[in-house]
Amino acid sequence: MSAQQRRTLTYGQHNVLQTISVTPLARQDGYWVIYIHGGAWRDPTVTSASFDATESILRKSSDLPIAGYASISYRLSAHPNHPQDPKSTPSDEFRDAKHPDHIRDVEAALTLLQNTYGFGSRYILVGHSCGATLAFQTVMGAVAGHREQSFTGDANEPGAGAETVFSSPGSLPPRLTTHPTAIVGVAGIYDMRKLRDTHREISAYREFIEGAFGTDEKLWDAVSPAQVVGSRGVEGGWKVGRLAVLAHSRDDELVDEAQLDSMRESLRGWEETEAQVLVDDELASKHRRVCGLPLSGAHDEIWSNGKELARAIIFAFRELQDMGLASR
Ligand SMILES: N[C@@H](CC(=O)c1ccccc1NC=O)C(=O)O
Repeated sequence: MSAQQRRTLTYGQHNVLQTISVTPLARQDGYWVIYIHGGAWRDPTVTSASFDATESILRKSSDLPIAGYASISYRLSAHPNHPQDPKSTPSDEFRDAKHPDHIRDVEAALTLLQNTYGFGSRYILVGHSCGATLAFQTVMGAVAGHREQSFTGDANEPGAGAETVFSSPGSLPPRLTTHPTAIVGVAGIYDMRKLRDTHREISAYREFIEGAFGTDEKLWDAVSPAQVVGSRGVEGGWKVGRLAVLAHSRDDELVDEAQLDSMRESLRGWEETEAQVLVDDELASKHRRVCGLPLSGAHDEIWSNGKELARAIIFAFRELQDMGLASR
């Protein structure tokens, strides 16, 4: 019997999807593993529960330094195959989210987790498909709202300055969310226009991107992690980041590997820049890593049986251990 128990946290009142499934563990020296599911921003059959199989596999590999698991549900856009009657559907069950609803929900969830468990940057953000898009959007300078830039204290201290970041009178600002040490992107969508173009003959691609972001392709570019360079992109936003793992299955029938190639290319400047380190330690290494990881299995198989998603997460821990950033 395990003493750990899973609980559901609610981070918003607008929609029943604004919840996080959380399993806190006792390990103090560990990292939180935080998952963002896929489903093209709209599939109501894919929720935070899609991490269950992976979590149970990881819980059996008990040697990993894991402080807890969290899997985030977030508001979804409308899906043509799952129509809802606006008259009879309770408003908190209605799925009509539009950007930035999805990313704001993910940020609100991360903020609640930070305020509850105070893990600072000691977490690995894992995203599958559009969940990988969302994971990298949380660290993009222009999408994440410049929170770290506005912050003058030690951005790496868990919870530090959460109350004192913004002193301007008037509306209450969002609280600080410290960025992750590592991101694991699995079957990620990183360039939306390119995804639409590569799959031009299948209208569903254009439809789900428009469903989430509307028809303005300039917005698609502005929120595509592989399209935005410099201070507005990952390079400018993800100062404390150390490791990016880009995983893709050769058997993936829905998201092609050119997405990963674009993301890898766009991370080159980030990888070559020194990371901001937690402590004032002259000797601490500041280097960064970007790793590609080949997986096997169909797009949704990766998470549905959980084996390959678990393997990608274990891979990230081995890299962090190798970099001296995680205990063994
Ligand atoms: N099951 C989804 C399709 C889907 O998830 C998807 C399809 C093509 C490329 C990426 C996808 N998901 C990414 O989050 C749907 O019903 O719309």
